[in-house]
Amino acid sequence: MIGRLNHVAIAVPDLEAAATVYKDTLGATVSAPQDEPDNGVTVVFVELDNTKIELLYPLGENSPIAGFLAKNTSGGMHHVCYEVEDIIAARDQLVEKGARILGDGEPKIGAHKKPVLFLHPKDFSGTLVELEQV
Ligand SMILES: CC[C@H](C(=O)O)C(=O)SCCNC(=O)CCNC(=O)[C@H](O)C(C)(C)COP(=O)(O)OP(=O)(O)OC[C@H]1O[C@@H](n2cnc3c(N)ncnc32)[C@H](O)[C@@H]1OP(=O)(O)O
Ligand SMILES: [Co+2]
Repeated sequence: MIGRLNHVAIAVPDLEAAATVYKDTLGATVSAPQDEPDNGVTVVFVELDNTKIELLYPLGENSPIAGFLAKNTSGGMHHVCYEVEDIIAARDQLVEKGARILGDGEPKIGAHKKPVLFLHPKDFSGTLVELEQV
């Protein structure tokens, strides 16, 4: 079912500061901030040879990462994203296996303009898992 690691997301309390560390301290290529109002975040992408880092900052009143940052005031690893070929088939298999899909179970369009779903962290060793159809 899951394929490549598409990205690792880090929630940060200061997006500009975090992007500057990746750019100037770690010498990485970072994107400009990208507002994703449908997902309640502003994202900066750190492009690596073999995957991406997604720096996340809350956007709007009901950001899904606000609670996480309130508990983790320095920021922290927020989720991993695996690629799947068919997100509906993957969802249906996961539901059959007893995994919980977050939200209404229907894919949303993520930052890469692809369908994404999120799986409950409690079912995956305390790790929030995102699936992205590629
Ligand atoms: C622009 C799109 C981009 C992309 O890649 O395309 C994105 O990735 S958008 C990323 C932001 N969107 C989401 O994260 C959507 C899915 N997330 C959620 O629905 C929430 O974050 C949720 C439900 C996972 C947690 O919400 P919240 O923190 O408000 O709920 P609780 O405090 O009740 O938490 C419940 C339980 O889960 C634990 N938790 C919360 N967040 C995480 C996490 N990131 N990793 C691991 N565990 C997490 C939390 O500690 C609670 O555990 P408990 O033992 O009950 O205290
Ligand atoms: Co993501």
